[in-house]
Amino acid sequence: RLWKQKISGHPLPPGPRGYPGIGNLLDIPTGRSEVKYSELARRYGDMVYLESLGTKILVISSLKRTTELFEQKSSNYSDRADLPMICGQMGYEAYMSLMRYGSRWRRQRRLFHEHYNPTAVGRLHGLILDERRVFVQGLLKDPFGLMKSSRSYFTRTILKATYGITPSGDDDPFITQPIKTVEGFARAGVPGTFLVDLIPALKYIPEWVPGTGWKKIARDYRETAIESRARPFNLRKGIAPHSIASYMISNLPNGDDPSYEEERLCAQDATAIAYVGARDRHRAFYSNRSLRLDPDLSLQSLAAAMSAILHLAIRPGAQKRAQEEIDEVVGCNRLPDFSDRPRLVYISAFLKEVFRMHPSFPLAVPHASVEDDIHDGYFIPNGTIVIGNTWHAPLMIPHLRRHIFHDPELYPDPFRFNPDRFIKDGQINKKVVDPYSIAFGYGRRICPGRHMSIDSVFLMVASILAMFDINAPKDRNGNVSIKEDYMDGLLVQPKPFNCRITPRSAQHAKYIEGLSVVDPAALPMDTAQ
Ligand code: HEM
Repeated sequence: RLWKQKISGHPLPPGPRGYPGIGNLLDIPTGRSEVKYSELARRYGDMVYLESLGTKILVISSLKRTTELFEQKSSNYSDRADLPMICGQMGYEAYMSLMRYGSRWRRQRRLFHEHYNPTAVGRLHGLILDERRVFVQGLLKDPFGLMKSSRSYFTRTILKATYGITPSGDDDPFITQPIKTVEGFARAGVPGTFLVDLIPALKYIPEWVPGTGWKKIARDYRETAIESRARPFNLRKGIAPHSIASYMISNLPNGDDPSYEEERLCAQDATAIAYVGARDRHRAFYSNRSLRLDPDLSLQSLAAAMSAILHLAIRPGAQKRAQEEIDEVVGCNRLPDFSDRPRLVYISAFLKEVFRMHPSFPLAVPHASVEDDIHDGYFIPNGTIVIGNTWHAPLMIPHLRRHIFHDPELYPDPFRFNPDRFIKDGQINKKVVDPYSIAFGYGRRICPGRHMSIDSVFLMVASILAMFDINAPKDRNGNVSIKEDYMDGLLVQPKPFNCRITPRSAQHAKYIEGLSVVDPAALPMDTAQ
């Protein structure tokens, strides 16, 4: 690589010098990566280069750089890193989020997009509305069960949309198998956790050789992942077409067509990533080895929704204003639906502000470069892992988290929680950079599930506001005793908090009780088998 760089006549981007033999090993963070990368950016600029034991990392820390590399040069910066353990050994390269940039990824992404683009998600609205009814009824029965009801809402929505399956409970293999697969992402996604990542030739050693316990681990995850991809998909064969999987199956070529097997696998894996993709497999990519997977908060949409509820709980003024808006737009005798959204301006702005203040993925998901590049006078070798530090801001104040979302040029007075920054003349101000265009990643790899996520989070939060009060616990002096407190980790999520969800009035409670849950897509698991 050195000679290539020399021939290019351009230096590598700036970065710490490193040590002989290990390079920048000690500069690559093992925790709070976004903050440490921000510190490096403060010293070296918005492109920082690190290299250790053959791993090349470029950290980019401004909207200008993410636009230049991930969007303007997207054909070069849309690959993923080569991870021998999780991909080669565990077979996770079948999941789009880990797939190398190429024709297979393109086909799977196209197929996924066909079913999760804004229009297609619009067709899923009926299903989301049905699940929302189940959700508000659950909350009415259990005022402290916000987390349980919300988790069930997001899980059931995605499972039913994708497979037409209603899980029978938390122990249902449709729930547990994907969780185990996500655990595999967290365990093996960090390059270097397993020696085979550093010495790929180890993959040729047979499993019976002592000291190759990692091969058994890999096999275990591989088998579970294969089962969790194939099982729900195969169940849809020949069954009523109320799901994306059954629709895809009905569009497959005939079994004797030479392309059948490839098309079938593409459809099977595109549906599998919808479910696994909705969970937090992203944290796997960072250099943080002390991660514990919380099956509740590993649902990304759930983490975002909890963040919104926390902000409403600790800001009674904002809650009141949002409820007044609902009453004015929706009235007091029905639940909001998607057609109300354009007029629920404050609630929409509130959700944008939550995503801005606390993006779920402070470092998005790293991309990788395909070819050598010269950018702004610097040489960037092929195979470089490129991390967009959504967190970074030009001025780093110790103990305060700063990132693109806290850039005062994009969002004046960035540390103030202020949904009104997105409102002008009673409408969403299109001139302010939309946090949804950053919080879901970059360029060609931008999260393809974002429309589903934004819609289901919106409906859930608007429905709570319409029917319930969110009561935060208070201390002896009557002050709210929960705080805007977030877990350290790479999926940014609020620390668990208590709040009591009570109907706004007896009339609201009666309305919820009277809701009928029409659910044509529901197919209980035992019926399906
Ligand atoms: C609040 C919720 C969510 C957030 C914040 C989020 C965020 C992200 C981010 C940051 C990426 C990486 C983009 C990049 O590489 O630049 C991503 C990728 C992805 N997301 Fe999401 N996501 C969410 C929900 C979902 C849901 C509900 C689904 C499925 C229906 C989903 C499916 C995917 C898939 C398949 C990818 C991989 C795309 C690729 O590599 O081409 N996500 N998401």
